[in-house]
Amino acid sequence: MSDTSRPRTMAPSSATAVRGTDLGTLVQDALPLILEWLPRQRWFAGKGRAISAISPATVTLLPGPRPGEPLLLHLLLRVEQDTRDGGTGHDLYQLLLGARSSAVPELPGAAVIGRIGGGPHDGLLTYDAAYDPTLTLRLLTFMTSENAAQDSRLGPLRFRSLLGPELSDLTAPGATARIGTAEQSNTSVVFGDTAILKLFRRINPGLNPDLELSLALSRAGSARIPAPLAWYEGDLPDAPDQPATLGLLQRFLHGGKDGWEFALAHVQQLRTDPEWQGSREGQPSDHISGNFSAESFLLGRATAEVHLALARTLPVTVLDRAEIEALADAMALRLDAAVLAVPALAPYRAALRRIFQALAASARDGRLLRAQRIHGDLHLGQSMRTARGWSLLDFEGEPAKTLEERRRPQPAVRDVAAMLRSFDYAAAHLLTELDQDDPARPRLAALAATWALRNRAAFCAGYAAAGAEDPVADPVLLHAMETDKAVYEVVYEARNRPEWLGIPMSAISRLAEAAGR
Ligand SMILES: Nc1ncnc2c1ncn2[C@@H]1O[C@H](COP(=O)(O)OP(=O)(O)O)[C@@H](O)[C@H]1O
Ligand SMILES: O=P(O)(O)O[C@H]1O[C@H](CO)[C@@H](O[C@H]2O[C@H](CO)[C@@H](O)[C@H](O)[C@H]2O)[C@H](O)[C@H]1O
Repeated sequence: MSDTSRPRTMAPSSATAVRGTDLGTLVQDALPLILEWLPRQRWFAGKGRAISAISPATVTLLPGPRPGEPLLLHLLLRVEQDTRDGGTGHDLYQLLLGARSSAVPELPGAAVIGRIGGGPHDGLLTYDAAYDPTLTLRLLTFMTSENAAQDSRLGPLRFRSLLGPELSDLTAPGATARIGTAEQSNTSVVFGDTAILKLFRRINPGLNPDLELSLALSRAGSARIPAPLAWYEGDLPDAPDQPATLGLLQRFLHGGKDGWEFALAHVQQLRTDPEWQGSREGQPSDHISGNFSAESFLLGRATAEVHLALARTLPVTVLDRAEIEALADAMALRLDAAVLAVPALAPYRAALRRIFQALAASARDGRLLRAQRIHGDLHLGQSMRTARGWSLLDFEGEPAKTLEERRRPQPAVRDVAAMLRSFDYAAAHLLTELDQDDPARPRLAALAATWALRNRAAFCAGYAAAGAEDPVADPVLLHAMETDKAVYEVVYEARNRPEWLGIPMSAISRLAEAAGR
């Protein structure tokens, strides 16, 4: 690689809390290692695009209680990359940088950033501190200290807790911390079995909807979300009046079943269904195994309760004709962008456009649409079943959208449509385990499709039973929302899990067929 094409690693700017010091040198020495490590992280959003420069936007030391303890540096990294449309842009990422000379017990390979070679820090091991309980407990101490109940600051960081001294139990001697195992857009750390801290990775200026909506729902007394306990935010050099949410601590739902895993376990039962065993031919009967409908009904009800609570506490607006047309236009534009990113969508474009045009046309008939704050990226993996019923998690919205877009009021049926897609995913996932030419495939595909239809219907019935607007009463809107989501999923899978691309593509084919491909 020539010098001009090599990514630039730049020194901390004057805006950082640690400048020109020994720690500044440490960050500078770690940057080339971070540059190698960063693109391999699941949460790095710029995969497949070259990094042209990386520099720390802020650096903050979180000091330990005793000398000689491992270093914990909070970094906001500015990563410059080419954009997909040929321009250049930058993103900010949060990294908790651990540094110590000794090995970290049980540190997985993926967490190791590298050993510094040469200079005053020669041999120092740098790593993602989210994996080191000593260091995550140290961060938690800042978040839950009594000072944080009033607001406490450390350089550009500001800590805030909602509860008082009771939170200090989380960091008492013997406290434990472990990193969450789920594949995520962010990184979570679980403390004991009491609290879970989400460390946001890609950082946008301003209040993150996950914090905003958790606080609003908690104020509204909703029991359908894990209660928020504390959070921290950071001043950004480029947007000093819009502090960014960096971490959110919530009550841990102990013993909760992840909605996706729970649904998949039921779908798996279709494999041993007597119908599937071939005892009878024809369409699947009403008595297929893997009956999850009662749970889907309850999940629909819980979703409606969350929507009703959000509408009680945050603004509700009414979309007029021009705004509904703009909604449909935005869907068509997202489709066009998706076709460029995934050309396999091209044959379906005309039919899918008709679905969005039908929404725009319905606006001309004088209809109005209620819009409110919603979850924005609802799927089974964002729901959790405990003994107390279903809870919804992660109100961050679609990571690819700007914060402004994610915070805009929208028809609540967008969340319903997204969850309907998730039932389809759970059913289709079963088929990913079979070879294309497996003779069992057609029969299992029919059972899986029936399973998806039943659970989608049960979810909508539960939603309407809670007193929210019946989602199936407006099929034009529901159809457009589901199509928009499936288009998003095609791009998401092509970028993140190409082996799953067939799942949303088969939905696209079905939706296009229904719209008269
Ligand atoms: N309050 C909680 N209690 C128990 N588990 C949780 C809680 N919040 C999140 N999780 C687990 O962590 C996973 C990822 O959380 P999520 O908020 O969706 O993060 P991300 O934004 O990274 O996708 C969830 O699917 C769930 O398994
Ligand atoms: O959970 P995230 O906020 O990271 O959301 C992203 O990742 C999801 C996958 O983990 C993705 O969801 C898609 O796959 C799910 C199965 O893994 C499925 O249940 C969803 O219906 C489907 O959309 C989500 O779209 C993406 O934003």
